[in-house]
Amino acid sequence: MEAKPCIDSLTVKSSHVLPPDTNSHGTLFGGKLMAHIDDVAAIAAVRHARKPVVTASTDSVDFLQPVFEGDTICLEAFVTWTHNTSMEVFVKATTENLLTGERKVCTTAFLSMVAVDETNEPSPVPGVYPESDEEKWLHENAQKRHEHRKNRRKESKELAEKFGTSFPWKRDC
Ligand SMILES: CCCCCCCCCCCCCCCC(=O)SCCNC(=O)CCNC(=O)[C@H](O)C(C)(C)COP(=O)(O)OP(=O)(O)OC[C@H]1O[C@@H](n2cnc3c(N)ncnc32)[C@H](O)[C@@H]1OP(=O)(O)O
Repeated sequence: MEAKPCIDSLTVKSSHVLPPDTNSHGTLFGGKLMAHIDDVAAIAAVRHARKPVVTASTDSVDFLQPVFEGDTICLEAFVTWTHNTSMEVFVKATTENLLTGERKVCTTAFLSMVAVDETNEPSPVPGVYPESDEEKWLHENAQKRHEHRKNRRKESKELAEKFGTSFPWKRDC
């Protein structure tokens, strides 16, 4: 499979922030922002792989700025790095007051998306190469983040094993 440039997967999504998506503070629900992040990352990953994808993990999401009702939210995503079947996708979310033009970065996130075949088994993806300085910086640091995720996944599996599947009301105190 021929490697593709990061720019080929670039995906941009802008939305108004409307009342159904805001909380009693008049700001966007964190979960709604996370859904936007997942959506735009999935589109970028499918654009790169040209295969269906699943979200394997999201690195930390810090809500740096509130996103106010009436403002807009703009998300940019592209594939920064790939391994065999997995892709790292970088997402930046910016909020903008359309009347004043004031813009603030409200969060950045890295998601790991895995391409799957018709039986939902992981399936190989093309490599990716960076061109801009920003892409190069993200690409060069990706291996370290990949190692960190591998350790985190191992710990998550250990926790899942430790806590098991028993119903909470049947747990021994
Ligand atoms: C009408 C039809 C139209 C169709 C049109 C097509 C368009 C279709 C677009 C879909 C767009 C929607 C996108 C929705 C996105 C969701 O919402 S998906 C729902 C949420 N996610 C899930 O349910 C995923 C559940 N987990 C799984 O299915 C499996 O654990 C996984 C992620 C596929 C991994 O499978 P596995 O058998 O454990 O495989 P394993 O060999 O250990 O790992 C495979 C790769 O995953 C990586 N990986 C596994 N876990 C992790 C982790 N926690 N962190 C990072 N990497 C990980 C591994 O490092 C490995 O990478 P490579 O070294 O191959 O590069």
